[in-house]
Amino acid sequence: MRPTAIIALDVPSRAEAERLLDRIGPSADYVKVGLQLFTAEGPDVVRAMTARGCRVFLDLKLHDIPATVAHAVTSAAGLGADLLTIHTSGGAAMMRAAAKARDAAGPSAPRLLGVTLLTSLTEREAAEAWGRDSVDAGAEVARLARLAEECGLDGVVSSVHEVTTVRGATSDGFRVLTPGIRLAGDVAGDQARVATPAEAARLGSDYIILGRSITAAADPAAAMARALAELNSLPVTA
Ligand SMILES: O=c1ccn([C@@H]2O[C@H](COP(=O)(O)O)[C@@H](O)[C@H]2O)c(=O)[nH]1
Repeated sequence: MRPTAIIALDVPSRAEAERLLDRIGPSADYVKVGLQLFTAEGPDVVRAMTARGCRVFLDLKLHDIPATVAHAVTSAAGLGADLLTIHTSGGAAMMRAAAKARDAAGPSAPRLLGVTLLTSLTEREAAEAWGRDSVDAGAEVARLARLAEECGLDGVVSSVHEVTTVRGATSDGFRVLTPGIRLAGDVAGDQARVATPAEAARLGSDYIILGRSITAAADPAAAMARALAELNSLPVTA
């Protein structure tokens, strides 16, 4: 299966999000609403995107005590988002409480994805933050993915470089969403672990997040077409 492409609406207002989507055109039918836009516009922006016909990935990266995260999942379930993120570093009890709240919300609740190691972190920065001598991103992400699955999450967020180890550590159907996507030649910026859309497709991401490579391009529609062409250039497998 080819990855599903999601456009990151990392913009300050709903008006700018709508303008960006108008510029990209109908291929931008799955969008990410994250901290910047959600904080500026509130839950109405999610409703506006679904009313526009877009599927929504609500990237709130919830991280709090289990009861608070569970209540937030319940609230988010009423918004019509397809995907919602929580941090795996919140621990097993928090992830289990989130999964229980998702189940209680019924079949229209969003799938829950656990953020493992942010794609902006190098292994050295992770080791420093976690007080370790060293961190092996592949082993760490695989460990967190296994824990997330045991706790009832539907998938994880990782860089493309860890997709293979996540697949080896989890069951079929467990999803992997990969940010840190760059078209060849684009600057990585604050991202440490990046890959192209073609690499994401080859290594088996389920979803890719397309951010500044598209949204900051001089011609976002052309950049989106380039990304989709890379995804579609892969041979179809059974
Ligand atoms: O580990 C993570 C988790 C989430 N993100 C989000 O993805 C996009 C990436 O944007 P770019 O402009 O392509 O860098 C952004 O919305 C992040 O919040 C991530 O990058 N890494």
